[in-house]
This record gives sequence, structure tokens and C-alpha cells, in this order.
Amino acid sequence: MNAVTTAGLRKRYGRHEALAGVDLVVPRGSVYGLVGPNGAGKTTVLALLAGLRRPTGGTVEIACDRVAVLPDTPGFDPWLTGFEVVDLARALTAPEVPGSRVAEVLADAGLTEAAHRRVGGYSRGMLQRLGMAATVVGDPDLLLLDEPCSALDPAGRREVLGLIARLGGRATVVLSTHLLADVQEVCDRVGVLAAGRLLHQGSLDDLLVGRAAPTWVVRCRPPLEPVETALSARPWVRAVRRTGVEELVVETSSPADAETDLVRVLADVGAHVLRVDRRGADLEDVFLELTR
Ligand SMILES: Nc1ncnc2c1ncn2[C@@H]1O[C@H](COP(=O)(O)OP(=O)(O)OP(=O)(O)O)[C@@H](O)[C@H]1O
Repeated sequence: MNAVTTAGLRKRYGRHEALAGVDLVVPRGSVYGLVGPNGAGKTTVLALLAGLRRPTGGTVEIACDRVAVLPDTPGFDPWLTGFEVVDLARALTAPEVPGSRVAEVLADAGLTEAAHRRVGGYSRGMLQRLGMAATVVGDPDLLLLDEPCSALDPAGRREVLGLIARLGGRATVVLSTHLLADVQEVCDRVGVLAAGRLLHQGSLDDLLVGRAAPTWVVRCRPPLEPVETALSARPWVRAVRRTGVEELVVETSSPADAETDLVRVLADVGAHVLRVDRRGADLEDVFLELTR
């Protein structure tokens, strides 16, 4: 059962075609990450799903009753306190939800201490977390979140990702982001959008498996040149990149050969090895490969 389905979704702004036929499928209960470079059309997709803009063509089907939308830069009346903002959202969207829920979602968003301060004095990151609190308080069954972590410091990001992860399974979440680490952390489905087209859509595992090969990260004492030269000469090595004064990343065309040969190469050149790690296929590598 899908919470959101679009078919041939198109959007033109004047002569500019922002979406060129997008078929989105968001299963119920999934956390769907819409990723893409700047200008790919992510905000446009979310605005069309939310009914905030009209499509030029195609259809949108939403099989959910309560839909909550969080824009990328949420704005609130500056004279209200954080508590009042969230309580107002509760009263307007889900008056049956008990008032005690307001303090709970503020705590989940890390805003307990600031709850009774006026939001005019909140930082951008605090406003984004307040937006999340106001979005979840009404117990929506579909959340449309535009760049929910873009303004957050690491602690704020952790809180918001935690909130999103806890919603998974209960509610359906569609979030847009250019932060691939966030997608890898909380999303189970991913859609890669570029220039108004969906280049890939499916489970995160399907996207990663069989695409970017795993890489090995080798840390050893300088000089790194002899190690780099010896590795580059091996047939199973696709590329060697220097990523730090003591670090090399080895991309391989044959993980099996890397497993048997990498350590031998390091031993043969007498490298002073600090550590060797295998890194799984990374969403960032796949994303760059797809959108290149
Ligand atoms: N109101 C508008 N009028 C004209 N062009 C627009 C409008 N809104 C978006 N666009 C254009 O449509 C394209 C898609 O924009 P959109 O904001 O949906 O992309 P995005 O993927 O969200 O980008 P970003 O990551 O930079 O926020 C861009 O080329 C943008 O310039």
C-alpha cells in the first residue's frame, strides 16, 4: 500500500521545465529521502505533494488523512513562545491530542529550556527544530519535510534525525535533502532527482548494492608515494586517492582481489601501516555516479 503516488508529474515555471515527468512511489510507513543537486526540483516535488503549487501535468495521489508540511525556512510569529507555537499547531490540526503532548515534542526537539522564550530570539537551527515539533505534534500520518536538517549543528541534527527515525513505521515521511549522510542514517527508500527527472528510486540497499564497489582506506606513515605507485600498478585497483597526509583511499574493480592482495602490496613496499579499513559502498559515491 502506497502513501504517495505520482504519475508523470510535470511542472513548468514559465519556459523552464522544473519537473519533466516524475513517477514517485512512497510506500506507507517508509522514510523516503528525495536527494538531488541544487535546482533538481526537490522543493517543487514537495510543494506539489503538499498542494501548495499546481502541477502543469500528471497526477498526485495521497492516501493519507493527516498531512503535515515543514518548509525549509519555517516562519512563526515572533511574539509567540515556542510552547505557544506548538500548542497552536496542536489546537489547529489535532485538538483531540492532549496538551501534555506539546511539552513532549518540544523535549524531543531539544527545546525544553527555550520553550517559554519568544521565538523572535530563536536561532535558525532552533526555528527548524521548532518547525519539526509543530509538524509532529498533531500526529500526522504523512510528513513532507523540506531540508529538515539544513541549518542544524551536530546536536540539533541528531535530535531531528532521532525524531524522524522514531516516526518511521508509524507515519510516512518524505524528506528532501542534499545531506546524503542523513539519508543513509534515517531513510529506507531513496529517490535520486536531477534536472527534474527521477534517476533512481527504490530501497537504499538496492541503490547501494551492485553500484559503487567497496573501497579500502589505508592509513600509513608518510611518504605515501611508494604505496600509491605500487597500488596503482595492480590490475584490481581502479584508482588511488590521497585523502590526508597519512591516508589513501583505494577504489577497486575486484573486491576479492583486494582482500587477498592489498596487504601483500603494503608489506612488499615496507609501508608503515597504521590501519586498513574496508568501507562499504557509499551513497555519496553512487549519487555522484548517477548525477555525473
Ligand atoms: N517560483 C519559481 N519560478 C521560477 N523558477 C522556479 C521557481 N521555483 C523553482 N524554480 C526553478 O525550478 C528548478 C527547481 O527548483 P527547486 O527549488 O524545486 O529545486 P531544489 O532541488 O529544491 O533546489 P535546492 O536544493 O537548491 O533547494 C530550479 O531551476 C529553480 O530555479
